[in-house]
Amino acid sequence: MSIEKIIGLSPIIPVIVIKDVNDAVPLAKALLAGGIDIMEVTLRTNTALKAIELIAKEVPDMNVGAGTVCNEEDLIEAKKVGAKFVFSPGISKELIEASHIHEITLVPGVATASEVMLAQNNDIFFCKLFPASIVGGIKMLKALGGPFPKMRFCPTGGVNLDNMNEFLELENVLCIGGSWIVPDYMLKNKEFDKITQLCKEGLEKIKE
Ligand SMILES: O=C(O)C(=O)C[C@H](O)[C@H](O)COP(=O)(O)O
Repeated sequence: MSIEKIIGLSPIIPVIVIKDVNDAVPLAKALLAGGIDIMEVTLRTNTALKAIELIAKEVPDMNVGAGTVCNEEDLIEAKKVGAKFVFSPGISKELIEASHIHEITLVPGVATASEVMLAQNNDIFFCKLFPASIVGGIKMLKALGGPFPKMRFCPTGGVNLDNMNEFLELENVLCIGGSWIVPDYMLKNKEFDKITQLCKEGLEKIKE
């Protein structure tokens, strides 16, 4: 999936940790019902790859990608099971090259000016800012806008329902990422309706 397509999807990108693989399909459907058609399933659990595979097969309207992709091997595995794109908390030459070789869109994470330079010198103009709130949040994004006017960001890490609009108002922010939209306890209790509700509330709040 191209970067243009990813950018054109939801302004909120849910960052998901799936522990029980049985939650994968109902969760993808709950997000879709709430108006969110993209999800980043982090490779933090040993069920993540299976979860991506199930979602890719059974919920075709969901654009599922892998998160926490830290090296070439992660990227290959993610692509093999049907991830349409990969997100990484960081950036490296290895990952950039792997994304070219294996033909899958990479959204790397950056936290410094040098990392933004590595991205744009490799023709990547859309990055995660991670961990957004810790590396300077709004002020950091405004500061990066000076030397890097073409770079666009998806701030993630400490971005939530209460502060997301401050981020989304910035010219260089296209969307935000966050785990808050799928709270751990809701997933544990299989409260999929509540997750749908949270998605609707989030999207509604952006419109305000
Ligand atoms: O695992 C990855 O690939 C990451 O990039 C980290 C996640 O994006 C953040 O941990 C989400 O941050 P919170 O919304 O504050 O929970």
